[in-house]
Amino acid sequence: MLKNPSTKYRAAKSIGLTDRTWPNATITRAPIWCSVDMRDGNQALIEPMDIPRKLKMFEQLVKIGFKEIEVGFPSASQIEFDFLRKLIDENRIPDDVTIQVLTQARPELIERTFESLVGVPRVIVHLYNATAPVMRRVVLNMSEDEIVQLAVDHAQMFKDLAAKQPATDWTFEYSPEMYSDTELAFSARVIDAVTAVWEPTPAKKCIINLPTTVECCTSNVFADMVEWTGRHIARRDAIVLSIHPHNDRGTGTATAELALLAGADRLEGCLFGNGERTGNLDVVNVALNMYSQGVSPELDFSDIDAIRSTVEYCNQLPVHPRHPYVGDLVYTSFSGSHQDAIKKAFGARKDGDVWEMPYLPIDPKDVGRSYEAVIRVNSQSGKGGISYLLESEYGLQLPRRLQIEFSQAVQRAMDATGKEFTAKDLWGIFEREYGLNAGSKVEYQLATKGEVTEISGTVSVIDQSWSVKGQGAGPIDAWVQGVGEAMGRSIRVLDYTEHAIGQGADAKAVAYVEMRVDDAHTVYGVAMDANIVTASLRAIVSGVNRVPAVNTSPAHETAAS
Ligand SMILES: CC(=O)SCCNC(=O)CCNC(=O)[C@H](O)C(C)(C)COP(=O)(O)OP(=O)(O)OC[C@H]1O[C@@H](n2cnc3c(N)ncnc32)[C@H](O)[C@@H]1OP(=O)(O)O
Ligand SMILES: CC(C)C(=O)C(=O)O
Ligand SMILES: [Mg+2]
Repeated sequence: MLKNPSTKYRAAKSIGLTDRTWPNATITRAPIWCSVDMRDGNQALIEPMDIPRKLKMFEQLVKIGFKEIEVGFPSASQIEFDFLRKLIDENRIPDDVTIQVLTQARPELIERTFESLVGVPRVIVHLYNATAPVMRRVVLNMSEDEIVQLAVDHAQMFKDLAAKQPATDWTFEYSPEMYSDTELAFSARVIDAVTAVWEPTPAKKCIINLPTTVECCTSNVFADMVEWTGRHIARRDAIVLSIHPHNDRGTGTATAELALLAGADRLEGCLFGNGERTGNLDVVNVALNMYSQGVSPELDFSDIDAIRSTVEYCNQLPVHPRHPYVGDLVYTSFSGSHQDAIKKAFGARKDGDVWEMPYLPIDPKDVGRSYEAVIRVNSQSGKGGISYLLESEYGLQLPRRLQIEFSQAVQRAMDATGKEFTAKDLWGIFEREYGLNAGSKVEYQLATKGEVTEISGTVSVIDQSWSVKGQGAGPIDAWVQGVGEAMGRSIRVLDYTEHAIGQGADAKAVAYVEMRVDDAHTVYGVAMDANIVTASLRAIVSGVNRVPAVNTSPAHETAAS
């Protein structure tokens, strides 16, 4: 019988907000961002950062543009304390950046925290205690009244200790830990009790931070909670309403975005979502989502790979190749229909156009990526991707029917190896398929008599050569007639395209000739030469040689049929 362990869980209750406004709101500006990489991210690492790593992370966060950075939990360890002292004593905090530190609501921890902050010009000191029923009952063994008192007493302690260091510009932050699991009315009661002590004003606000310490409901329910709290807490105009999402349900980003719609002013999170368990909110994800909607996040991710490498170094954890906006594979399409659409959209795009690119939500160049990896070719790919790579890397603009023909050759090679093909691999197949290096030579002289062009010369392919004499409406027509006669083949040109590759002295012409050979095979011939006429004549030889002849020995195996 099917087991149903879900009976051991309880559904999160909807809070029954019927006049919610957030579904009609939009995000129109950046929130206040606070990085908690060096505290919440750090406390979740297998090996917490040492001082050099913390410093590197701090400098990276400043460079990105974070103005509020939670740098640690100074009472947790000597490293944490010493790092604070280093930042302060060595004047490492830029004038437009405010550092933040966290402490539990315990007297000895708060004292140590304030000790670590002596001489700091400005700081956010962040107080937390758990408020959720399970924590009250199982961990703290306290009643609701006792929890309120715990928060009030330590909020008062903050005020008293701050008053002893008047040269510092203090901002207080309070988090009802596990807000997401706490009865709304109770968390509002604790928040009001704390702000009654701190007496924030619109000119000197405090921060109230609402964490989904563990995500336990859908993001819409959390948005209702935030809207409800924003409406019901006292002194709302003196409060910066902050959100601190985790990602247990994989919905940290949605939670943050809906919370912004519901009235939140500030977001706490980590780069690429490092943090406890499944992580904190990924601030890069939310910021670049905003960016893709035409709203500046006011954070700089223009060199996202450098940021990733710093984060990987500091956290000693890898970033997944599929991670939004930063993973190695997130701007890459392997599948044929995606590649086809991307190639066409790049072709249609003009400078200054709004970004409207299928399968690419933002321009990879905006985060410092090139277009090189946008299309990669494997057995799921089609002609669009193959020709995109040959064009972007080798300048070949294959006509559509040649794209179709060549993709079949690639598919055969792919079926044999099952591996990804790079642009270089594709170029190798192209060279072989069209005999670009087969050593075919043409020599010719042209003469014009009225409307008629006469050609005479030789064709040699490996160890065979033919004398050619022909006439026609132009050099190609004359050559087709002469080569056909010399080789004993019937040749009819169906289509002809050429273009230049490269510039100046290195420029070459590439000619693509579609032809019907022996009235049985439709194939392309391709050739390159510094001289455009020679390229065309060699392209005809390339095509003929791709078709096995009955009476002449073919120069090489044909792939066309
Ligand atoms: C959701 C979050 O991310 S909150 C931030 C969590 N971050 C961290 O914990 C990282 C840094 N922490 C540390 O370095 C350590 O845990 C310290 C220094 C804070 C405390 O260490 P310890 O004193 O050894 O306590 P420890 O963390 O093991 O246990 C928690 C104790 O504090 C108690 N406690 C928890 N919150 C409170 C509170 N607000 N007031 C009083 N006691 C509390 C617990 O009940 C438990 O008490 P018990 O030992 O009597 O059972
Ligand atoms: C301390 C608080 C804000 C926290 O990290 C959490 O609840 O997740
Ligand atoms: Mg947290």
